[in-house]
Amino acid sequence: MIRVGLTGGIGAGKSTVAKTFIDRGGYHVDADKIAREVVEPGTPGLAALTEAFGDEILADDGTLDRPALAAKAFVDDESRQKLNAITHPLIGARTQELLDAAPEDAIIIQDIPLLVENHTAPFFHLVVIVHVDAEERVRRLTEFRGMPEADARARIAAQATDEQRRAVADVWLDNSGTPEQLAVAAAAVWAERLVPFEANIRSRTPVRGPLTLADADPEWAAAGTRLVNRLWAVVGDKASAIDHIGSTAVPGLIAEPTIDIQVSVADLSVADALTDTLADGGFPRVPGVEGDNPKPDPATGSVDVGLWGKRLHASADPGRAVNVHLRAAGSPGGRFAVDFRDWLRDDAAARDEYAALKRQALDTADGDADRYVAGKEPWFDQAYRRIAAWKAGRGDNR
Ligand SMILES: CC(C)(COP(=O)(O)OP(=O)(O)OC[C@H]1O[C@@H](n2cnc3c(N)ncnc32)[C@H](O)[C@@H]1O)[C@@H](O)C(=O)NCCC(=O)NCCS
Ligand SMILES: Nc1ncnc2c1ncn2[C@@H]1O[C@H](COP(=O)(O)OP(=O)(O)OP(=O)(O)O)[C@@H](O)[C@H]1O
Repeated sequence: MIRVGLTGGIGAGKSTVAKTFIDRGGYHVDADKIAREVVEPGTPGLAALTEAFGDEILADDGTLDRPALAAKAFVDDESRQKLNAITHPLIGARTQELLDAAPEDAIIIQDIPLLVENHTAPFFHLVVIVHVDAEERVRRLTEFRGMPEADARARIAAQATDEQRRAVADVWLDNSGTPEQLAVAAAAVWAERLVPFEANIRSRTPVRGPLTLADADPEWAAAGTRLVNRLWAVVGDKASAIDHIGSTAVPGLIAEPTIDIQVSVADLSVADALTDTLADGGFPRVPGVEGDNPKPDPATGSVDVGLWGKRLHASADPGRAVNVHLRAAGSPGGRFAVDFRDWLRDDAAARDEYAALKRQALDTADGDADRYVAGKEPWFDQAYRRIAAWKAGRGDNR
């Protein structure tokens, strides 16, 4: 089972994308439709709305006069918040009932206009955003749907900005072309991403990223933030910290195009107890990884293998490679991951050295991931000591 959040500003074209997914077997949970159900005649929802906005929002036959309510509700923040406070809890409860009824292997498409506004993006395995510039949306809404321009603009003003939507988008679908072009793009997302992602979650199959080096991509930081937020939603208070680590967290550094995230837990028994929770959340365990390469304590020279344990999970999403390292908070391996990132962010010469090492290790690894890692190891041992000195120089004695 996978939950996909589908959203976009009013008039962006969500309906076209939802239809493409549903025609292919998606399990549709449509927030706009639920929003209509919970205010049908005779419902507590409609009673609460008339209490709040007056009988003028009712049509002669006792149904909700939607344009009349829209005219009252979208005039100012206070009125809109009154509308939301009545409708959103009812929509939430009905949504949960529909989710509970979904089959084991469902690809659930939650079509939610206010997904970004309500800060729910981290609770989905994947967020798909449909986008068109606001002016074009106003044109389509007024021309094809007959919506008054002032109403279209008032709703747009009450919704998230494009930038806020971009920040949470795992998939960004541009609808500035024809509806047919949008449907083709959505069909590709369905076949190439949603279907295999769902199957991988059910079969507990982690996706391993390619062994290549890519130029630094400014998008990695945003992806890191999205993944950190999503992992907080998955593991909740079982983690004490969640950090974007590794080369993709260092601006300007070449990297394997796999985002590394560290989840700090009290100890590895907590990590083991999270195995299924993480798998259901889209991050199945990578079997056979029990620890990092242990390094000698810089002060004493002794090696304590027990301190270097970890569990590795990876994303089941075929569209984005992610490693999730679970380490004990405060363990040497856990601290090193964060210190190494911060040292590289701080020291341009170290960054260059590391980039050169990566290129060389990749050249000699001959496509073998273990050889690639082993090729970097001696430099890492040395870096571990250098970082201790770098931290001491900054007065950091952790
Ligand atoms: C005020 C109502 C009756 C107007 O009905 P109308 O038929 O004109 O619009 P409809 O419900 O089809 O919504 C169309 C679009 O308007 C925008 N919109 C609707 N409600 C809101 C809101 N509270 N805030 C911002 N935008 C909204 C969304 O983009 C939505 O897709 C209706 O929108 C409503 O009951 N809204 C409150 C419930 C809600 O928040 N629904 C949307 C997300 S769950
Ligand atoms: N690519 C396109 N070119 C021209 N018109 C389009 C295109 N995509 C959608 N439209 C039209 O624009 C209007 C808004 O599209 P649609 O209803 O799919 O948006 P939506 O995101 O589902 O809207 P809402 O937020 O109201 O649910 C509709 O009249 C639709 O027919």
